[in-house]
Amino acid sequence: MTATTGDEIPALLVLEDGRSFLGVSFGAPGETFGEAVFSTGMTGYQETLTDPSYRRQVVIATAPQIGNTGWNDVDDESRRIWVAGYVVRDLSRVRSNWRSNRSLNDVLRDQGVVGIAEIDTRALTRHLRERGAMRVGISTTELDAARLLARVLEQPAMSGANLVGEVTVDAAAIVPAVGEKRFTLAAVDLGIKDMTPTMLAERGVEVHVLPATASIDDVRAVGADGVFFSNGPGDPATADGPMALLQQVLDAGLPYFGICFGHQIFGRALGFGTYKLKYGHRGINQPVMDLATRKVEITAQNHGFAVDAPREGTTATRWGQARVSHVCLNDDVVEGLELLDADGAVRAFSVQYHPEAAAGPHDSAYLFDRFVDLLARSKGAH
Ligand SMILES: NC(=O)CC[C@H](N)C(=O)O
Repeated sequence: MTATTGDEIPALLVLEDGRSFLGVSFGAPGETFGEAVFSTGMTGYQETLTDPSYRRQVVIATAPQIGNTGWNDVDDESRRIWVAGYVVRDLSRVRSNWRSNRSLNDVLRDQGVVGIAEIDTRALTRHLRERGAMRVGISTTELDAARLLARVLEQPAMSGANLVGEVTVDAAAIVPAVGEKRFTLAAVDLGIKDMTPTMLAERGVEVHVLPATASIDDVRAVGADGVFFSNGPGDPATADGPMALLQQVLDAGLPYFGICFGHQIFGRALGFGTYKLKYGHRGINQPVMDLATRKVEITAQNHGFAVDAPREGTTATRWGQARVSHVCLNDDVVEGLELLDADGAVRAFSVQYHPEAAAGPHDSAYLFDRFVDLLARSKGAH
């Protein structure tokens, strides 16, 4: 039994390989399509659903009960919910949290987001783990699996999807520094999560969030001491505009920090390729090793693509030597990159995971301190 309000409406989920699951509608009734991906986070569904990186993805929660803490006014990571659909096993009948003022069900319904509950999410996740992420459809209006499957097969794949334009801001916005302003940063919004400017502002950085179409002149116009590229949806191989901008940023000698999509674009700018993972990394307990210190950090992650770069040694680029700085201990996927100057100091870096960790562990918050140190070094040198 699930906590739908009112009468239960049947809903059907069909994967592109024909496997189907019958469940119960929650949130908005209707029909939706996207890439089926699973997230293993036990907490943080509000932050997950409002993360723009999930554009065109149907998220499956492996945690068996979802909705317990309701919805609140402070944890959204952006202006709306972005997931194309939400799949849960047991939608909590009761919400209980001192900050909660709405239910998950109500917010999904109000924002027109299709959810399906009463799904055997363990079987579904194991299927995706074996076969890989794939397209999916969920419907309350088409309960014939063969007919819904035909519609699923008409949908575009995530490989080759260029989605940044669908999530970026239209106009620049400023997040003021908390306390004394030490630095000015141009943060290119490829699907930015609010916690990132917050973490930077807390360190004395005034963050100018710029649209994804920003030029090097826009970066210069804000008087940026450094540049940041955010996380974001879609295939990094399509992000040619941001990559060209990043190459100009590196030509200008500005410090750079990239997270997730911003890491993949950094990889491309340095001359590495990107590729699609079988089913990606999504959750808040992914182990990563910092290769320089051999320290392990438990990280929040959400990525379906990765950078293909050698795990050992350095690679020559036109700006200096580049190297892999972090790897995932589950599967050896590249999780961080560094670009060194002639003295061997890091002049630009990126991570594939989420040091802003909303939700998630705070092991990686030191990366924001590292970036602020880099801004200080660079500013001192000029
Ligand atoms: N969170 C992100 O920035 C995700 C980056 C990219 N869309 C991926 O799936 O790999």
